[in-house]
Amino acid sequence: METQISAMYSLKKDIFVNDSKESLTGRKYSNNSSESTYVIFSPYVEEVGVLGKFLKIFETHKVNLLHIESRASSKISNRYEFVVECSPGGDLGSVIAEVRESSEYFNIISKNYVDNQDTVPWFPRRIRDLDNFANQILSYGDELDADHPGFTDAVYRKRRKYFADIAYNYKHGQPLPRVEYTPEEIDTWRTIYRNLMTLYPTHACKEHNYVLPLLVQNCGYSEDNIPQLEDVSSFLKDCTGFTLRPVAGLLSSRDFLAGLAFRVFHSTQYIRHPSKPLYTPEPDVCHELLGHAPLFADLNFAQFSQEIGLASLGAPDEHVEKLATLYWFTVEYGLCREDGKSKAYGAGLLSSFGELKYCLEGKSEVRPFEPFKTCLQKYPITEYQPVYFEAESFEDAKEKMIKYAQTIPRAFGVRYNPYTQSIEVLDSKLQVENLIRDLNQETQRMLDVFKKL
Ligand SMILES: C[C@H](O)[C@H](O)[C@H]1CNc2nc(N)[nH]c(=O)c2N1
Ligand SMILES: N[C@@H](Cc1ccccc1)C(=O)O
Ligand SMILES: [Fe+2]
Repeated sequence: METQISAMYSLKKDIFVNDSKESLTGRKYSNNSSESTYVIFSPYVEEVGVLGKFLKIFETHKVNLLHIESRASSKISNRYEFVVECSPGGDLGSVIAEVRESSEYFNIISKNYVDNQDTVPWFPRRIRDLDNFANQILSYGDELDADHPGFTDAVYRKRRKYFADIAYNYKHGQPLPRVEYTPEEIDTWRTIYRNLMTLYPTHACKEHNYVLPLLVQNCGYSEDNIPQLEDVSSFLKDCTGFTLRPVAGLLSSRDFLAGLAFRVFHSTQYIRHPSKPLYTPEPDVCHELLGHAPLFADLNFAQFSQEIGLASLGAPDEHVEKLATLYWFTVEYGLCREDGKSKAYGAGLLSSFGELKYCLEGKSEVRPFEPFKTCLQKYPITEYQPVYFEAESFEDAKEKMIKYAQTIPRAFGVRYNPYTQSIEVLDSKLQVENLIRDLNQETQRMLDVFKKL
């Protein structure tokens, strides 16, 4: 047994746990902006034409500019700040030194942060920045590995390409393209749907069982219909603000987790190969819609997921890897305690008839969910899990996760602002003061409401 497990761990497909530098730069669909450096600064003196003077510095040192943006400073009142996106090349070091000297504050953000110790890794700030991920996928839709069940099936591969292209061209704000599934695809869905429905009452957690009938009523879930991502996305938006985005292939852990910070879930739209309906080694539409979707409608679970996402933004690589591991043992493969029994809430379990049965049969090891320990556990991607982690409740898992996240070293705090759908980087007193004032007002309003109830 032991040798078998270690063999599983060395599987080449540990693409999921792999956030290596190579995958960030060596990928096929990368574009130039992923190598950009962003310089953010607020000049000491704000006279007319000050931006021009600063831009001169870039020109002198032969640094090419891709994009310039001016905005209100959130750190100092009545001040502006500038964001300058620079392409690689030129003497950026000298630019940085000079700009820093005449700026009240100054930050460098780089996607190519690996050899840049004191820069913050780039992360999406606005929800539309997620459009950048489309050209940073680790494998495109029709590039199947040799051991994939659809590897030798030309028709299946062509179909995968069709789905990959939809996702590749998708932009934030567009409706999610509707797809007409073939009778064969619907057959695969039916097999999975029927089988899983027999297991859910006894094997799935109560939150999952609570939401599923709502999806039947509102989103066209049935054994004869593969629901459309657009319908599921609008339903989730009404419940918890979560939305779906189509994705063409696997994203790096860093990118995938960043989506969760915006309550955005990257979802595949193709269906698994018909030869192996009850377990597949990669996410597919059954996994997303039967496994993930129901739980994103749950408030505590949605918050828990977003918490992992927020913690990952700008975190060092080794910490992103640990967060990916925590995501794996909760959102994908988590068990929870319910009236003295174990139930499944992980989506990888709830979409695999084979593993859902297996995980509660007592043949595998179950340990309590303790983020500081769980984050170190190695895991196979393409086989049943040898060990599962059990939480006492979503609430409890969330509390533990927040405590864990606080230990990740990062010079700033982050917060998602749902009004502007953007991430606020909190590193000044003014920002926090404004937030506390908002909170104060909100507390007052809630107290007033409370008295009326
Ligand atoms: C965060 C963690 O690494 C997780 O396994 C991610 C990786 N990248 C992914 N990319 C896509 N498209 N879908 C997924 O479910 C995941 N899972
Ligand atoms: N094994 C899952 C799919 C999956 C693969 C890998 C990661 C997560 C989910 C299923 O059969 O439905
Ligand atoms: Fe998943």
